[in-house]
Amino acid sequence: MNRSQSSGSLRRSITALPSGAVPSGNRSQSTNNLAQDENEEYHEELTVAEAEYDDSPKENITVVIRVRPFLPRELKGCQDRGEPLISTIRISDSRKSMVISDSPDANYSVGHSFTFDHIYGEDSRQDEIYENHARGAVLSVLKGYNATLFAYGQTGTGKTYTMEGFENKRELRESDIETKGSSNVNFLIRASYLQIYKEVIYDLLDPTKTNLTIREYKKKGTCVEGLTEEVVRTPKEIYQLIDKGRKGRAKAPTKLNEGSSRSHAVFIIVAEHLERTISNEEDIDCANADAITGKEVVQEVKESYRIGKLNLVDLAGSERVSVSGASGELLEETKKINLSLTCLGMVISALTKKDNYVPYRNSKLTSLLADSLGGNCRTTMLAMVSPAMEFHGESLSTLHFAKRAKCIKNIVTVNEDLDQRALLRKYEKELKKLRIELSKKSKTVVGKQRILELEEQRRRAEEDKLAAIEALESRSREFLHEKTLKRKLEEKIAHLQSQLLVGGEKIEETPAFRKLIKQEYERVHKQYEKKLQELERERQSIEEDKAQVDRYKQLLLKQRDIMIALTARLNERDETILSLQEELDAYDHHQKMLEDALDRKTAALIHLQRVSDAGLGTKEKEKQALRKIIEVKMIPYMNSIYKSLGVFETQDMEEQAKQVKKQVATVTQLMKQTANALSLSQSSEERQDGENSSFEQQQGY
Ligand SMILES: Nc1ncnc2c1ncn2[C@@H]1O[C@H](COP(=O)(O)OP(=O)(O)OP(=O)(O)O)[C@@H](O)[C@H]1O
Repeated sequence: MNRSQSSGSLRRSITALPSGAVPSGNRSQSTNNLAQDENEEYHEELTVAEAEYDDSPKENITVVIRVRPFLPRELKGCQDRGEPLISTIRISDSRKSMVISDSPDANYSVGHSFTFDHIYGEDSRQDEIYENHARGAVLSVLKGYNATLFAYGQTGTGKTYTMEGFENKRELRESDIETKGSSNVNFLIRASYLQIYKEVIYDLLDPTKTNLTIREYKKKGTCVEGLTEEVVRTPKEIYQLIDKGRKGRAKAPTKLNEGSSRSHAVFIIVAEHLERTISNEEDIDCANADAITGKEVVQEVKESYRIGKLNLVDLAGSERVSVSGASGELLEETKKINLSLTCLGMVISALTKKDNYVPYRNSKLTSLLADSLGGNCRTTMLAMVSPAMEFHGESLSTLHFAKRAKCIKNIVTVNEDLDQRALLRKYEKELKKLRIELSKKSKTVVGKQRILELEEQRRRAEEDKLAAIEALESRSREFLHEKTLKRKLEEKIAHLQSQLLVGGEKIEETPAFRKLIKQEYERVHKQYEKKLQELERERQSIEEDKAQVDRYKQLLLKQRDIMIALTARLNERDETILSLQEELDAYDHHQKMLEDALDRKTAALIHLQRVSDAGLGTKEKEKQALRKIIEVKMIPYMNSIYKSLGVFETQDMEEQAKQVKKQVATVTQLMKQTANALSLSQSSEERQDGENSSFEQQQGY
């Protein structure tokens, strides 16, 4: 198969997802109108797909079987061996029951019968499996439920084929995606992709992230710490993630499958759903607009968060080492795959027996699937089988496994408002915080604006003051100039008076002249007095202005200093917050390191415990049984032989009997020693291939 072309069922399941980050309010009206007809058809389809799930919280795991067609390799094998091509499986017309038989003459009356939710034959199509099972799961995730689809089966039976499938190039229905939301519903979709390879979790979206740990949260269920989560808005973005992750998945050719998956892969989609209802039924957009502008929102807005998680699990297939011929690295991988599938079997068995203890933590796979098996999840198991006679044993084992899984009951509830760490909630909170910050910042900007204004006023006052001083100085200069002029004028008058003569007498000595001079002098004096008074008034007013400007300037400087001090205190507080945050991060980091170390120790302990239990289980029991036989049966038997050799008729017989008695005594002694040694000895042998044989026992090989 050309895997790079594949994107079938899994891809199709994604087309039902809504456009996460694109608020439906952004869509143009014309798009909505165009999509109207398609919507009606779509909603009809939704009802059919959703009908698969009723509303009762307790539901059994849905188990579906898919029988794949004979592969060219199997057809050729039959031909080479000269065997007729007989399918081991016969499916009833209802597609709900089946018989598997290894009768060489296709006699199904001697086979094993099974009943499941649905059985798909060799002619089944990818799209019908998607429509009947995957779509309902996807839609219920959008409503806030958890759902898991996992493919189980022997290697080469079509797990990856079904989960990835081949693409018959169906158009993506973008309209499906966008019309799912309404004006008051927001979706946020994020996706992750991981693989469990040899009991180590790898991030398929970021190859640098390896050895990730699983965390269990009481309300949220299991999560992988540090796993990359990418927010996706369109099916195309999801496909890109699938393609990116698939490239990193561990695959290798084996005898039974050219492209055998050597790891369990889990593609996780988390859909967060936020619905807003406004109490007085005002338009939500008004509330949003008010929140943005910082205006107080009067309406009561109720927000309901839901989070649904979809796990798409493609398990690695079990295989018999004797058939697959694995060796070296392949053998190591096979052992780990078989071991984790054994753990899965043990979990299913404990759940069906309603044991108090379910060993989820025995493997990474079961830890990760804890919610899906017996928890809050709508789970569908797709069990794959081959119709070939050579794999009759493996197919039968898969069907028994699937039958046990069918008995598991999950309690399915909507995850409503339970995850305070939901990304959508975080985004919404962040948005609110930013809006508040924005309004605060606007206020701070106003404050800054005020400082600038004050500064401008101060500058202007300074300029006014300088101008006033200049004016004062110029007035003073003028005044002095006038004074000098006056003095000069007086001197000139005096000089002229001394020169002039009237009628033989000096003119200044005539009474008329004196009167005139006096009058002139008084006029000029008055004029200067007036001018001087004016100048003095002007000077005083300028002095007052100058004092007023000084006071104003002092006030402005004080205000500016207060503002600067407040800003400095705010900056200090920000720095304290930053340093506290750094400390907090350092503590978080340290705590994570401690938790990781604890997890590694716990895993090592569990491993040692298993190895020790498995070793003790069989060998010790055998030794105890042997000791019992020696003590209870053989030693008393030897004693009775010894006693029966008591009396003999002839000397010869007596002699021989003595010899025999001696030998019997020696053998008895040896047996006692052996029994003692068995009871004392502790098994020191290491268990070889224990895990493998226990798996094969469990699988009924
Ligand atoms: N329904 C089917 N129709 C046609 N071919 C199929 C079908 N199912 C599986 N195949 C073919 O069978 C082969 C094995 O399939 P696939 O790799 O999906 O098996 P698998 O169960 O995932 O194996 P493994 O566990 O080794 O990874 C592939 O070549 C695939 O194309």
